[in-house]
Amino acid sequence: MPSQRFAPPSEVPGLAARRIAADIVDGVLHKHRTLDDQLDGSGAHPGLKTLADRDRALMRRLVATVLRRLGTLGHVLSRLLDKGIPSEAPRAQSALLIGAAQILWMDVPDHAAVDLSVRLVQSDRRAARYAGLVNAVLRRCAREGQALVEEVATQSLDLPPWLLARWRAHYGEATARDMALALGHEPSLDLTVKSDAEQWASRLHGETLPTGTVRMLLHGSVTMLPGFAEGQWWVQDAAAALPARLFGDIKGKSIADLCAAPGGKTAQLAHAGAHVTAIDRSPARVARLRENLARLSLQAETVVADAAEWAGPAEGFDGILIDAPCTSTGTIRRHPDVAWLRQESDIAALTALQQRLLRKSVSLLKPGGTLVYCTCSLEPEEGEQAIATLLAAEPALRRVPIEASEVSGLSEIITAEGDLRTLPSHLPNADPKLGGLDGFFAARLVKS
Ligand SMILES: C[S@@+](CC[C@H](N)C(=O)[O-])C[C@H]1O[C@@H](n2cnc3c(N)ncnc32)[C@H](O)[C@@H]1O
Repeated sequence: MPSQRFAPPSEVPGLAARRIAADIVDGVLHKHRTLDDQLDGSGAHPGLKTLADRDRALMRRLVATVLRRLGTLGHVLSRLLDKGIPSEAPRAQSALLIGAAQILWMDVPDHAAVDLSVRLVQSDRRAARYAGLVNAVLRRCAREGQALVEEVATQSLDLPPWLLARWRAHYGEATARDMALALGHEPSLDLTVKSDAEQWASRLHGETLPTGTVRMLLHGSVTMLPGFAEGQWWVQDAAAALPARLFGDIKGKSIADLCAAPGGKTAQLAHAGAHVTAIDRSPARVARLRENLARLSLQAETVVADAAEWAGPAEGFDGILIDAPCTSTGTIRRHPDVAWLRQESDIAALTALQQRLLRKSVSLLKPGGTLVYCTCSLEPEEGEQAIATLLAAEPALRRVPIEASEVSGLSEIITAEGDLRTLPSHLPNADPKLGGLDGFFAARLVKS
């Protein structure tokens, strides 16, 4: 048996998880690839299949922690490196980021974090010569890093400046800071249960939120949790569960879900007894939606189409839900890559698509029918302003304000106009991992 000292790097426990995490961080920062793309489907990292469940969960946490704290990590490392992060050796950069993230925020012994990052650079041709530097910087990070983090704790460095500037302008300085702070924490796992939330909360060691969502901390794999295989619940952020409820009683009504996949809201509508037509333009995502509905034993008609061009049935629908494609800046807690991949210029293209979908929905709606429009964006152009533009152009539509009583009395999530606006800083909890909501906007309109 070769001794541990001479073992090839791939045999060191935990190294494969760090290498894959480093590849995925590089993929986001240098190749502009999303986490979803690198973690699932045909573009997924080939090494993922070789990882045990535990290592896969660790790898995901590593990547998420680096991306969630990227600005702060940049500050800490720049203070510890005389000449900045070596730019010609991306692996040295990702090894430093991953090592420092473990030392500062994860439950990994410092010596293991340093050792594994050194091994990462040693096994990379261009980065190997930085092994000594990585070792020295990470050891210093273990001694001095925490104080460097505290130095910038209130500066919201973990958001790109353009996004922070927009949030300050729209929500005000104090709220923007609270939102940025909330994004620094790993989010809870939120489940929408078919029934008996209290019983599921107790079985899953979670809690029931005022809105009925079951909230818990995830340790391990979602698919191994009780109730998954039996189709008793689905994963859905507590804020994402609110828009579909704004239709009220929909038993027996026809509802078109125009941007439906992977089907969280379709499942809610079908479970509430509506006849749902679920449309999405992505065949792969519609396949996922069908799988999800099959697991949940729920039915919906599915259509692969561009909803803005879709003719629909002549009789129209009682209700239309548009969960429109958007910048997704409200989901940065769960998808921290969004903060670094999105650009301000994306907003204009998305608002144009949102208007096309909104205008189309008017012709698909029966007179008296209800339109619920929502986005998981915190940008007013994709929420409040999209509805103002629509109402100015479509006299047949009027807003039906949402009452706090419809959202379990949470008046802080209702705007003066009667729309729903949730923020990452809403629903605070003494344990920040159990607090917060995705940022969502929703408005309810009726056609005369
Ligand atoms: C925010 S996601 C929907 C999430 C979904 N409603 C849920 O609750 O699980 C937006 C979806 O819109 C789809 N999409 C984007 N443009 C579309 C279009 N023109 N027509 C139909 N679907 C579209 C995307 O493929 C994506 O699945």
